[in-house]
Amino acid sequence: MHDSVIALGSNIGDSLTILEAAVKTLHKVPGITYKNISSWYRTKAVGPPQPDYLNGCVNCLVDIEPFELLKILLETENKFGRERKERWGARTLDLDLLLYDDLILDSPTLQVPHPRMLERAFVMVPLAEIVPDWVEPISRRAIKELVKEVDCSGVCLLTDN
Ligand SMILES: Nc1ncnc2c1ncn2[C@@H]1O[C@H](COP(=O)(O)OP(=O)(O)OP(=O)(O)O)[C@@H](O)[C@H]1O
Ligand SMILES: Nc1nc2c(c(=O)[nH]1)N=C(CO)CN2
Repeated sequence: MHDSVIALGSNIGDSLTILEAAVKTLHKVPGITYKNISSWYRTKAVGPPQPDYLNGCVNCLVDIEPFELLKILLETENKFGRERKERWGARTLDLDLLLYDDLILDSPTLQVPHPRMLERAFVMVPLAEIVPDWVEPISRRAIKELVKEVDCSGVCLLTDN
């Protein structure tokens, strides 16, 4: 079994319903067992002008290798009507593999830890909520320390979770 964290985001459609359905869909995949799910956060969009996002993440035990897990995440995005248009553009569902044990992987189709996670408050805030003591393997620093270095002003807890 491998310990992993998957990030979820949505800013098109009924994002809360989409994210909760995506969490249920992943939960049903054989080989994925949930340990903890973060709260949902309303977050200012990073990238081109677009609506605010809802973001969160899940920590799970997986009996699935990283490339197979990526395939499952991409298939799940497609199932929820994800269309690939501009980079960092609006989307119904975005699923990213953030962390997978202490794996460091840099391949053309998969980088772990997710290469932009440390600079993204919309990732680091929910991540710090559920795995504060996880040591990010490149910096070798705990998530609860790394989150202090990002500007979290655009990230707001969704109160009606
Ligand atoms: N850790 C990862 N998790 C998810 N996708 C990844 C990861 N590393 C590399 N990728 C690759 O990124 C590709 C493009 O992903 P996507 O279209 O969601 O990018 P984006 O969300 O616009 O930008 P960003 O990657 O900065 O979040 C995927 O097809 C996948 O092959
Ligand atoms: N707040 C926020 N901004 C984003 C997000 C996201 O999930 N949340 N995802 C993006 C593409 O990966 C680009 N910008």
